Amino acid sequence: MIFAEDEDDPFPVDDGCLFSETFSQETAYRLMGEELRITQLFGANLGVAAPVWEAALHLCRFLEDQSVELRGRRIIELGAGTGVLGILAARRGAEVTLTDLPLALPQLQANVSANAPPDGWPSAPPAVLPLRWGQDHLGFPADWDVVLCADIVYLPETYPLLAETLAHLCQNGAVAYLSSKMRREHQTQSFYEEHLASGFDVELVHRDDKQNNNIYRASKRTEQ
Ligand SMILES: C[S@@+](CC[C@H](N)C(=O)[O-])C[C@H]1O[C@@H](n2cnc3c(N)ncnc32)[C@H](O)[C@@H]1O
Repeated sequence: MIFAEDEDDPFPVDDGCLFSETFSQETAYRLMGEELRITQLFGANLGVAAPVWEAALHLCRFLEDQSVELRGRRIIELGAGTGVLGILAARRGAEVTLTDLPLALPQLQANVSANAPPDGWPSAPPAVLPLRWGQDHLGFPADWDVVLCADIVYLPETYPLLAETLAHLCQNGAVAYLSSKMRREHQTQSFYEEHLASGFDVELVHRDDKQNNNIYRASKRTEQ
C-alpha cells in the first residue's frame, strides 16, 4: 500500500482497502454538547469510507465555533463515510440527508440508528441515500440550505463530477462548507481554485496549519 507523504495522514494513494483484517471500532465523540458513538468498520472493503477523518472533526468544531445555525435547516452531506458530521447536525435539529457510495451505506445507516436520541430526533431521523458524484444528483432536490463535505476532495478524476453535483445541489442558494486536508499528491488545491471556482464564489474561512486542513465556504454564482 502506498501512503501519502504526510506521516500523520496514512491516506492510501490508491482507493483500496485500508486494512487486511475485518474489525469494528466504536469511538465516543463529544461535539457541540452531543455525545456520539461512531462505529468504524475496517477491512470490510469500505476503503476510505471506514474511518472518521480529521477533516470531519475540523468542520464539526468550525460549525460550533462560528455558531452556524443548524436547527431547522435542510442539509445534505456528500461522501459522509461514518456520518459523524451529518449525524451531529441532525442531533442539533437539522433535517439531514446523508449520502455516499452504495457500499458505504450500511455503516452509515448503522451509525444513524446507534445515535438516535432517547427522546427521538429533534427534526427527523437522517435519511441515508446513495449519491455518486456526477451520476445520481439529478434525483436529488436542488433547494438545500447547506451542503456539507469533509475530506472528499482526493480523487482528481472525480473533481469535475463533484463540481457538477455541487452545482446542482446549490443552485437555489445553498451554502456549501467543504473541509479538506490539502494533499499535494491529490492536487486538492486545484479543485478549489479551478473546478469549484469556475462556478462558485469560494472563500477560505479556516486553516489549521498543523494538520494542513482548510475549510472553505462556497456559494454558486448566479448567472447574469
Ligand atoms: C476520505 S472519506 C471521508 C469520509 C467522511 N466524510 C469523513 O470525513 O470522515 C471519502 C468519502 O467519499 C466517498 N466517495 C468517494 N468517491 C465517491 C463518489 N464518486 N461519489 C460519492 N462518494 C464518494 C467515499 O466512499 C468516502 O466515504
